[in-house]
Amino acid sequence: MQSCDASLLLETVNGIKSEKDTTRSFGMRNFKYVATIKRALESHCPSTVSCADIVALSARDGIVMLGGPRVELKTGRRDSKQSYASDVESSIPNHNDSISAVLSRFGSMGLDTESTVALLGAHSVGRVHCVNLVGRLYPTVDPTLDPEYAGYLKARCPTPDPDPKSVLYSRNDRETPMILDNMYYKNVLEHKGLLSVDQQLASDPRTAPFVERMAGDNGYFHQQFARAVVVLSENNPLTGPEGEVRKDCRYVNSN
Ligand code: HEM
Ligand SMILES: [Ca+2]
Repeated sequence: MQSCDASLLLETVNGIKSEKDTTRSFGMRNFKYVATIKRALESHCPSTVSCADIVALSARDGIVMLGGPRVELKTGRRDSKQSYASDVESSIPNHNDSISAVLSRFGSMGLDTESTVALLGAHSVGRVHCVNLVGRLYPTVDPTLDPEYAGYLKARCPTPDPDPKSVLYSRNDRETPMILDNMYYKNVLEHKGLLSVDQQLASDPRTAPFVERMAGDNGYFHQQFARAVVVLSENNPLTGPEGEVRKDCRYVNSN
């Protein structure tokens, strides 16, 4: 599968739907910052830094800004000349996927179980929109969810069928929502995991031992997270003469 090639950033053109415009890419936002970075790069050093490297290095810097580890990443990724909308559904894990499906998808990218557990720790920051949550709240509350926490989530998401475009959401981690720390693992052990995949991580015998160790040791979590991000960032990129360096991350070059 193609990856790390900035195909996600392309717009729908001539009626050919892009990845970004699929329903599964819902929640992806703030592409305007990529455009700002690209404009600055093109004005100083044209056609040199790919959009794929911008995404990878932005992730690296975002991790540091959120209090996570410093990860050294390679550069030299090139940009795809097309978007692969149909791959999104088949390749990107869904909120209600089984943990087995998730482990096998990450496994196919060279990410072992420990790395996969560490990457999901990214759910220690950010938000989940109600549309991805209500399945665990209505018509009945998922019994694996802490009842008091379920009450809080129902207050955040009061209807079983929220408008998918509405801004109703819950924080992934109520205590340290803007810090990339091991709070996620403490939450899932207390049955306060938001997505069903989060909760399964704490109970599955393959993943639970790592969850417990990460919950108890933020340094170990950061070390495993850093190791996993390197693998993820090098998954099947375009290199050398492949692809191109886009001038505008939203469109393939015209020549
Ligand atoms: C098992 C695999 C995963 C599933 C099923 C999954 C699913 C989701 C879902 C459904 C949301 C909420 C989107 C919304 O409602 O707006 C979300 C948010 C998020 N995910 Fe994941 N995710 C997975 C793995 C990852 C990984 C590997 C990372 C990064 C290393 C990650 C980072 C994030 C972040 C940072 C947010 C918050 C985004 C925001 O605030 O808008 N997730 N995830
Ligand atoms: Ca946190």
